[in-house]
Amino acid sequence: MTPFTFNTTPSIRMGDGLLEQLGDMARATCGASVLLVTDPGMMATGIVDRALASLKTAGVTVTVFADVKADPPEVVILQATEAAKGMNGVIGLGGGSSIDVAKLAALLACSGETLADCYGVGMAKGPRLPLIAVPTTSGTGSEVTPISIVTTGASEKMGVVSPLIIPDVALLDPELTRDLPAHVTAATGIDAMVHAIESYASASPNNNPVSRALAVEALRLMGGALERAVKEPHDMAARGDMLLGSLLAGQAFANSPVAAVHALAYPIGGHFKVPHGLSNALVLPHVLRFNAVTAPTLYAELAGITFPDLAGLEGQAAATAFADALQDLSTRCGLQKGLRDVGIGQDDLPMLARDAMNQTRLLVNNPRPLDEADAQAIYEAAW
Ligand SMILES: NC(=O)c1ccc[n+]([C@@H]2O[C@H](COP(=O)([O-])OP(=O)(O)OC[C@H]3O[C@@H](n4cnc5c(N)ncnc54)[C@H](O)[C@@H]3O)[C@@H](O)[C@H]2O)c1
Ligand SMILES: [Fe+2]
Repeated sequence: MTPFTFNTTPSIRMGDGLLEQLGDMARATCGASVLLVTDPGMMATGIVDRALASLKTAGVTVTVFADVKADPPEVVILQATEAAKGMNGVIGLGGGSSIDVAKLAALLACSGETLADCYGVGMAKGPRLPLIAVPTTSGTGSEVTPISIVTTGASEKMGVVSPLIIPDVALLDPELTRDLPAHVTAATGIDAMVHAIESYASASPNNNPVSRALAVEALRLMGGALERAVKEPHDMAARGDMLLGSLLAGQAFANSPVAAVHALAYPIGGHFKVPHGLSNALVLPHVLRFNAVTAPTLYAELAGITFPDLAGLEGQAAATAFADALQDLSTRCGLQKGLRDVGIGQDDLPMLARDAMNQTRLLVNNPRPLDEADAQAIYEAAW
């Protein structure tokens, strides 16, 4: 057997209403004081108040940092790091943006490293403060990944990738996603599906059987649940399947990493402030059609698992039908269809293609080699 490594969050707890136990978990994992990292949108939901009540009951002193911005810029990480100094631990409560900021604040406040020291794979040295992640979107899987994504300068996305920033505890409470707006449910849900698809087909030398098993189960759950979660937001079975699916997809890609869909999505998010999941959705079917030339069997395996209607198809036909079905699903979930619908001009495409080439960390995992001309052609198809 080919050797592989699989790392994940050591303690995962999931259940409806589990947020009530955050205080006890924080006391056990962190200690007497914590920094709670979240964003202004979360403050308006009432979820933060419920978290604070639980922490208060457990006797944990809390400082709230609520200045996270979507696709967090470096300055937000630095502010959160200052706020975390002197605390016993950090809680990230929110979507991927809040959890990613919490991870880096826990690291930098404790280790004294600079952000610049930590960019890249395996650069962080630690130690870090104890860290709890409470996801409120069913999307990034950040609660189980060794990754934090930062927007540097005006638009570029950089990653800190290190097992050191895998949280100690992931607390998953599907009720927290009950009032997630439809467009956030749709975009973050497609992001999670992309994690599973790209992980399964990843050319990474660490593509492994544990990740593949998790990706398959993630797609089985989310293929059936995403449209229901968007259209019947209080269908808690669908919400639970999405949250579990995004967790499993996160575990999968944390160890068998994502590829060209993410590499081509990042410049869209960076330059045009398009949410991460929507950026992925816009390029997904076009990257899959490009990759299907070399990876038809892999996509064919996933087609019938994700969409039972496609179960009888094989080879190229199945791979193509898979890309089409994902595109239809995005549209039925209300996501924009083309890059032109999110304010991107055709003359912007060469710049996007150039920037995508900087994502070498991701492009090396693509099942089919992809150069700048290929990226440009994919963006043209997605326009
Ligand atoms: N760490 C990783 O492994 C990883 C993986 C993929 C993406 N990312 C990064 O994660 C970020 C995207 O995260 P995201 O897609 O979860 O979105 P997000 O964290 O940016 O949140 C999107 C919006 O949804 C709101 N929101 C979140 N939960 C809510 C709820 N329950 N009810 C109502 N509103 C709610 C937030 O206030 C925010 O306005 C990007 O920066 C992306 O690069 C990280
Ligand atoms: Fe993603």
